[in-house]
Order: sequence, then C-alpha cells, then structure tokens
Amino acid sequence: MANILGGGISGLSAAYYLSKAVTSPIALFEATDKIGGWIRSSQQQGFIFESGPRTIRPAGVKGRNTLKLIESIGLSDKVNPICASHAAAKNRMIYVNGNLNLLPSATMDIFKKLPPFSKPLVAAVIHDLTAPRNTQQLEDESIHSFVERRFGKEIAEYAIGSMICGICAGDAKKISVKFLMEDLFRNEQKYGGVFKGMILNSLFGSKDKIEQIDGELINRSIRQQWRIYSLEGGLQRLPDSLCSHVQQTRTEVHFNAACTRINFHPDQVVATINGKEFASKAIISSIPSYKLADLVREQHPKLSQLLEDITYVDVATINMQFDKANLLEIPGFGFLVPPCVNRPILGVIFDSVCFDVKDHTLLTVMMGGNWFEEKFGTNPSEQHLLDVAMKEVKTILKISKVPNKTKVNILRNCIPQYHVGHHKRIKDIRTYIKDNRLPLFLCGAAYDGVGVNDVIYSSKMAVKELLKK
Ligand SMILES: C=Cc1c2[nH]c(c1C)Cc1[nH]c(c(CCC(=O)O)c1C)Cc1[nH]c(c(C)c1CCC(=O)O)Cc1[nH]c(c(C)c1C=C)C2
Repeated sequence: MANILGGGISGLSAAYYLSKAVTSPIALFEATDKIGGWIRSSQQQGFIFESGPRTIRPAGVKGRNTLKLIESIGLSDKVNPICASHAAAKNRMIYVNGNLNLLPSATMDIFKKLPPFSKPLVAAVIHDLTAPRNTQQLEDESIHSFVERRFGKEIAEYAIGSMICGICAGDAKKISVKFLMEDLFRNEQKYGGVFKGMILNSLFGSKDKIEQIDGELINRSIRQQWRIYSLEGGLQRLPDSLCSHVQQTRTEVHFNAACTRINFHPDQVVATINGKEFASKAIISSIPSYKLADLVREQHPKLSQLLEDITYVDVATINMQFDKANLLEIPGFGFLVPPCVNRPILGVIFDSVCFDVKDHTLLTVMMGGNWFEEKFGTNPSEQHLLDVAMKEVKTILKISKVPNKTKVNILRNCIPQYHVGHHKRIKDIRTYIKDNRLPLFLCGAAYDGVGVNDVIYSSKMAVKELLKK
C-alpha cells in the first residue's frame, strides 16, 4: 500500500492512522537505530532528562486529537497533567533589564503596569484600535513587524520576541506572521485592525466547522483544567508505545534503514533503502524537508529546491540536576530571554517545578536556535556549552552551586523555521505534487506546525489525503 519514511512521532502516527484504515501490511523505514525523532527521555539516577519536547498541550482540535491517540494506545493512566492552578501553569517569566519579570496570567493583569512593559497591556489594545490600517495588501510579513505596527514596540520585542524563541528558537523578525497569527493578520486586512476584526467576526462572521473529537481522556482534561501534560517515565513513552502498537497492527518497522533515493514510475514508486529497492503505491514522508529534497532531486529538481528552501536551526539543550530543593526564588514553568537582551541563552525550563520533583532542582537551559553559529561557532564543544549555561544560571537565577549531574544535547537541524513566505512555499510544494500526480504525502514538522500536536495531526491529514486517491 504505502511505505513510510521516518520513525519520529510523525512517521509512527502515520503508521497508526494508516493501519486503522487499511488491512494490507505497512513498512516504516527509520534511518537510525532509534524511534521517536527529537523526543528523547533518559533516566539519570532516577531523574528524567528530556533533550527535546517534554510536554504537550491538550487544548484545541490538534490537542484533543493527540489525547484521543494517547487514549487509544492505552496510555491514559500514564498521563501526568499540569492543571490551571499549578505554579508551572501560572508563572512564566521573561528576563529583561537584569530581572525575571512575571508575565500576566489573570485577565485583570492587563490593567496593571507590569515590568518590563512601560504601560498596562490594555494600552496595546488601544494602540491596535487607533493605529492606521496597513495600506499595502501584503501577502505576508514578519510576526515582529506585524505586532509592532498593531500593538507597539515593547510587545513585539519582549512578548513576541521571546515567544518565538520558546516555540521555534527563531527570530521573530524573520518568522512569518501566519505561523501563529494568521487570523489576526487577516483581521487587519479585512477590517483595519485586530480587535475590530475580532468584534465584527464574533457578531457577523461565518463560523468555521470545527472537527469534533470526543473521548474520556479529553473530558478529563477539560474537567480538571489541564494546561499541559507529560507522560510518566518521560515523553519518549509516547513514541515507544506507538511503535509497539503499530508493530502489533501489521506495521513492519525497519531500523538503520536510510532511504537514499525515490523514483516515481507511472504505476508505482520505488524507495532505495540500503541499496535495496522497495516498491509501493505511495510514499508518506515524515523526514525533514531537506532530506526529502535529496531523495527527489534527480527526477524533480524544482520540488527539491522548494523543499530545500525550508531552513532549520540547531538547538543545544543542557539538563542540570542539583542535589538541593527550592533553589528557585519563583517557582514556575521557567523563563525566556528575548533576543533584544542579547544573552547567550534562549531560556530555562524549571523541570523540577513542572514535574513536581521534591528534594532536588532540575533545570534545562535552551541555547542557540537562530543564533547558534553567531554565539557558539559551527562546532562548539559540549564543555563550552555547559560552561556558558552554568554561568547564565548563576547570573540570572543566582544559583552558584555546581550541578550534581549534567547532560549536553546538541540537536542539529531540529526545528524548521517558517520564514516569511513559508505558506506560499508549502502551497507551491503541494501544487507541484498534485500537478505531477506524485504519490507522495507529506507530514512532519516542516510544513504545517512544529509542535507534537501539529505533527501528529499532519500525519492524520496525510493519511486522509492518501486514502482519498
Ligand atoms: C528543543 C527545543 C524546542 C523549542 N521549541 C520546541 C522544542 C522541541 C517546540 C515547542 N515548544 C513549545 C511549543 C508551543 C506549542 C506546544 O506544543 O507547547 C512548541 C511547538 C512551547 C514550549 N517552549 C518550551 C517548552 C518546554 C515548551 C512546551 C513544549 C515542549 O516541551 O517543547 C521552552 C523552550 N523551547 C525552546 C526554547 C528555546 C525554549 C526556551 C525556554 C525551543
């Protein structure tokens, strides 16, 4: 039926959705000896170190879709939720002007003047209501320039600059507004302002039909007001369990099976893997776009170029475990450092707060992203990255104790960057595939969202598309 390339969470999800719909055997090819992609949890003397993603959001259609999948593979009782009243859900900070500043968490906070902002956040609403409409009908722009025009410079620099770091380790001055705020961007174009658009849309706008996904775990997440959740034993339990599940439902998972070429023929598509040819009716690709670009270059150079134009960044994550509890002055999710502050780190996650670890303090320092090479060169040593991380922890969190255990992870090309023009590029890629009738179905982080929920949902959509043919 179809061969699947890539054994990260997206490829495994594709195998899961496909195996639910068809009875023929499915083959999944993973280039390395591990499944799970960037989701990697390791046990260190009883503590869990996550090198990549560690939590998932339950909200929205994509969030509910992931909960449904988790329930259906029997992981409901392994979910560790963080509810609305938890410190990790309420306290998020940004480091500006030499201080950790709590971001507003309650509605009434928008009327208060909270540093580092020089005015109450309600001033940003007034700014939007009074700022002129952009007269040029832009197809796209950077999220920084859009937010600066509509809500003012401080919101763009501090709030959006750091948020984009926390989501894709990217530069808000390069990332497309459509990455996070497509509806708000359209509101301005249609109504002249974001809030004007929100009000008019709620009164007169047509309501889009939202996919209904129900389930016991979803109901529990709503009842208990989950904000984020992790899994007992670490997030890697998700790809591990998904892999066991699909292996029991007719999917053959091949390890150390890197694809080196894809050849499209009139009635089949052939993937060359370790020198052997594997024919199928279709291919679902969940591998990074730059890797897929190499595989199709010979037959489809134009498609290859479009795929190659999606750039990726490197992120270093440094896990630290201190043999002492309560080293943090303010318990919370952690803090982000906006790029305008120009420090060598992007942020720090307070893992011991998020995961209720008593007696010890666990942190993860995030570094690099869009600024990896600028700050650390092309090939920094693990020791150098660790030294920088420890120095920043000492300066910002005033923790001068030496960590008992550390782990440095350098994640090369881990997050795709949805730069201005990304949506047009993705449209061009899909148009090319359609016009050339290629039996190629795309999922993964490169196209329609970089989060765990996004990539699982992208696999569901890729399978849906394949089954339509
Ligand atoms: C390896 C670093 C990652 C950075 N962003 C992501 C990864 C994997 C992906 C990501 N992180 C967040 C989102 C938003 C939606 C969501 O699914 O929650 C996405 C797509 C939010 C987020 N940011 C940080 C954390 C711990 C989370 C929760 C989700 C997760 O566990 O990844 C902190 C953080 N992430 C990055 C940086 C630089 C950073 C800074 C403190 C980059």
